[in-house]
Amino acid sequence: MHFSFETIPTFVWVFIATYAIYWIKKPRLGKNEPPLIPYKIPIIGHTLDYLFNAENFLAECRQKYGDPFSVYIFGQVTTIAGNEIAHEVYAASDTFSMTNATRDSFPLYRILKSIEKPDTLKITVKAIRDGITAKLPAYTERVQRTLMFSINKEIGDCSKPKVITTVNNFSSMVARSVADVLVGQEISKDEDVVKAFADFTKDFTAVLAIPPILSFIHPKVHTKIITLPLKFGWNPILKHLNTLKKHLKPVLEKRLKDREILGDKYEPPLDVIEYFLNNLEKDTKVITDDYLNKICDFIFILVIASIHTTSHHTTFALYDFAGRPELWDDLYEEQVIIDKECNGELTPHHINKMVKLDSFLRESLRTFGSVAANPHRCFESYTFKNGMTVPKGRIIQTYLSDIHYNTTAYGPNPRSFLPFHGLENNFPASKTDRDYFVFGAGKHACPGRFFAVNEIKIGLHKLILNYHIRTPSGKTEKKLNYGPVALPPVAGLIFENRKK
Ligand code: HEM
Repeated sequence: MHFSFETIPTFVWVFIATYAIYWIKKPRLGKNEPPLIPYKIPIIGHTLDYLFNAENFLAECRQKYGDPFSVYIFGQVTTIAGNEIAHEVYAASDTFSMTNATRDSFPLYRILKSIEKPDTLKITVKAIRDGITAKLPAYTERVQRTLMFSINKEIGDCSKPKVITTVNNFSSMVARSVADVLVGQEISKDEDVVKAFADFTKDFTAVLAIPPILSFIHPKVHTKIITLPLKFGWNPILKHLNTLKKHLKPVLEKRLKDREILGDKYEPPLDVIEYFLNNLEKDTKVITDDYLNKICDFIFILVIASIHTTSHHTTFALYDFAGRPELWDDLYEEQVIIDKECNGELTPHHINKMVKLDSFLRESLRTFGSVAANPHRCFESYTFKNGMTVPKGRIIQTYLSDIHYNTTAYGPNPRSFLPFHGLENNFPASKTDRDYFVFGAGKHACPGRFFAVNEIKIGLHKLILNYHIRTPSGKTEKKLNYGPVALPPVAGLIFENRKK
């Protein structure tokens, strides 16, 4: 390497800058805080352990320091709350917020402006409760039909074994039935709309592909940098927003017109856009650009909350099924009995009868493999029942492995797959409890979980009835990891028609 005296000032400046960051970011703990795990490398702290060895690293910390404890990652002290403490975080919903904690790492507000408004979350949750969950029975037939359409289109005839790649996690399959419920039957058949829904989350996360290195300085610096391309016109999401707007506008206009002409004879279609027409600026007579933008924002908030999550867990569940031949007969027999009873037309009553499938799904959700997730930010200093205090601004990560693999709830081998644990203990897949945090807990527990579980069960029922499904290795496939977060395997699944 060439060295000259001119390079000395550069070294000096780099040294001063590094020391300044070190000094500014040096953790300063208050009284009674959870113990901070000692670390060797300044600034970097535990980041590398957290990214590349989260499972073992957090398990060691938990064993030595109890629950909760704090680690130093990406320039911030982060508290890890496990089996004993996490439920307190979720119960104190006025003090801890997940929406706020994900704002910097997932800056959706830069694209969907409505997110910034204070009542957006309330409106969204109400739309799910009143517009989807309360009407779930009425959607059953449509969800079933759209899923069958997708299965025939995307998997189709497998008279010879066919490898189906799962890199997209069956997202268009899920997107088609979600689109039917959200934007109605007129436009959900359009493949451009299905594609916009299926790809929205993936394309948005492409904006976030840069690792949060700059969070070492401050999380907001990272957010500014990752959203910089949007400022210069690179917005991979815009095309999806435009697709939806183009298709949605004439449908909304026609509905307003029909209402006016038909009055009491107007038969409201069953979907979430009709819910919004009735509840967002109810007396609107014209679909202005502002109004259209607002409805599209809400629809994409629902898309981002529902499709990626549901399709990921459908994929996890299929791998769990395919890699465990010992479960095949039991689960298949249940589906055959139900199918005969309903003559291929599932009703909510028949979905309730899928008790083994529900229990299997719950187990798949419990063991999906993320070590830590669902960060919450503390709005004001908070003291847990054990006397430990976390300061305002602190991020608390939910230590899912500690909760989902606790021996008190799940016995001496909590990591083994217990397909009928839910059935034996009367814990349906959509029921939250203190040993099962896949849908969160408390006031903000996922309002879409009933819809998601229904959709996954209908999809699994149809797939198990129609195909033998196995993994290429004949065993369970290894899941992928992105830091402490688990992603479905990518080995592919082998489908073969069942003989009828
Ligand atoms: C398997 C699929 C799904 C999983 C694993 C999942 C998981 C979660 C989790 C962990 C939370 C945070 C809960 C908390 O803070 O306590 C959440 C919140 C939320 N989910 Fe889901 N979700 C799924 C499907 C859906 C669907 C289908 C929808 C919409 C139809 C949806 C809409 C929401 C909304 C709006 C929130 C925010 C609730 C609030 O903060 O009050 N989710 N979800």
